[in-house]
Amino acid sequence: MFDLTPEQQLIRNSVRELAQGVIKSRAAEVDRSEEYPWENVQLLVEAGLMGMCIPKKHGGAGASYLDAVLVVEEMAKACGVTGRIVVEGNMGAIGAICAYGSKKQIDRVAPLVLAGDKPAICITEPGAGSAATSMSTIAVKKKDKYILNGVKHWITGGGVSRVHLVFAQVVENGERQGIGAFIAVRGEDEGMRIGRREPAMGLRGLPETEVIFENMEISADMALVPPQGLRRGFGGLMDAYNAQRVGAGTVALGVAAGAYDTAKEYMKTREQFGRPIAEFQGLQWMIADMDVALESARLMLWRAACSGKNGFPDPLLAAQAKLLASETAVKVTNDALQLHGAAGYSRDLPLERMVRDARMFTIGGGTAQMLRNLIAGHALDMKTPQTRDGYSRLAK
Ligand SMILES: CC(C)(COP(=O)(O)OP(=O)(O)OC[C@H]1O[C@@H](n2cnc3c(N)ncnc32)[C@H](O)[C@@H]1OP(=O)(O)O)[C@@H](O)C(=O)NCCC(=O)NCCSC(=O)CCS(=O)O
Ligand SMILES: Cc1cc2nc3c(=O)[nH]c(=O)nc-3n(C[C@H](O)[C@H](O)[C@H](O)COP(=O)(O)OP(=O)(O)OC[C@H]3O[C@@H](n4cnc5c(N)ncnc54)[C@H](O)[C@@H]3O)c2cc1C
Repeated sequence: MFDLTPEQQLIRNSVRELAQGVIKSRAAEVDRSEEYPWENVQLLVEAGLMGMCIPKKHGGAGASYLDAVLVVEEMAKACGVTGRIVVEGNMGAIGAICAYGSKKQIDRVAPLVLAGDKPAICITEPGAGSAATSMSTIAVKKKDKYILNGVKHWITGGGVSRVHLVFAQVVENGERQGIGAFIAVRGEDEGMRIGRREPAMGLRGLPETEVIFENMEISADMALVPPQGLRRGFGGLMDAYNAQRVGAGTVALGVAAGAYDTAKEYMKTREQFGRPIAEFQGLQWMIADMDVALESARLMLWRAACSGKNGFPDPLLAAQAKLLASETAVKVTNDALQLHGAAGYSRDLPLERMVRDARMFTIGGGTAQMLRNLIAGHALDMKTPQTRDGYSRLAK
């Protein structure tokens, strides 16, 4: 079903070499120090992997999401943090800006990303996580500016990212228009403050922080409105976000595939009862199940990456793929640790890090439950409103 082109095989092989070399050698230290891996970012820039999906006319390589997914998996096998940087350097915010943005917007953002900036996407708020459309961050239009106020949290890259795509309720002439997004650059736009850093379980080289907007003035020409207009602004922005769902699922896959590879090697060398533990059938069957689960997740992610219209993955296929990949990653990393016995539980080996790194993907980017809600809606061919009065409103 998926024959990679010779170019794609080349991308995969060259990225594998980089990832299995210096990137892998730094992964434990990135986790231990909890510092953003700027040296890795420099290598990504030199290899043309930041902004590879930016169209050629804007300085990128015009690569497809499948190309990016191949890169993300290889990076995440070695270092989940670096895998996530490739995702945000190509999908999510930058994808939305390249698709819906004006020349002025793209010209402002693309050079930053190509030079190594990982944009931050600012959707979640303390009171609006899964219920993202209930966000209270507000952008009030005043002449040729919007004034933004609100608090976002769990923003990946808070304090290291320069480009921010901030989702907000738009108010014009005193009336709510819908949800739009605003391009803000840390260091250029005043009124943005980085708040508390979360003491996160995994992927510790990436800061997850609050980002606070206090009367931040954004020029009206930095408002990003999908072609459907503000009334359908959120849906249009989510269309673009589906690419990042595929990317996040691929990081989960990569982390799990890295744990799986590590476990296979270990089983051949670790001996108990006078023979390599790889000879025990119970463990062989674990390996077989891990193998099938990873391959299934990979196929669904590749299919989702190639799907869709308007250049973005299909929402259903993206949700299905991320759900499968994230839950597979939780199980496979745990099983890989189990196959190492106590050695897997030690911080000397990468297994415990991989278990921690895989854990976020059933939460970030839409929880497994919210993805199931979306999938169920498609399966049943009906709306699945989540508010208490949702179905009675539909009935009216
Ligand atoms: C969508 C939800 C926020 C639920 O909200 P609502 O019940 O209020 O909204 P809906 O009526 O379901 O949807 C509103 C509107 O948006 C369209 N929509 C929804 N999901 C998608 C999608 N995936 N792709 C395209 N369009 C979508 C929907 O059709 C409606 O359109 P119309 O207005 O009717 O035309 C909730 O289900 C949800 O998704 N919550 C999760 C929020 C989320 O994913 N947050 C991610 C934050 S960023 C992050 O976590 C980064 C981590 S990472 O690893 O990268
Ligand atoms: C590591 C990490 C990185 C992140 N990066 C970003 C980022 O860069 N930008 C950003 O905007 N956000 C980011 N997030 C936030 C992420 O998108 C949210 O955590 C996620 O959308 C869930 O919101 P919540 O944490 O508030 O959980 P809640 O919405 O409070 O959910 C709590 C529990 O209730 C369940 N639940 C809620 N509603 C329903 C329902 N209707 N049906 C069934 N179950 C339901 C959830 O599935 C979950 O199990 C990140 C999160 C993590 C962990």
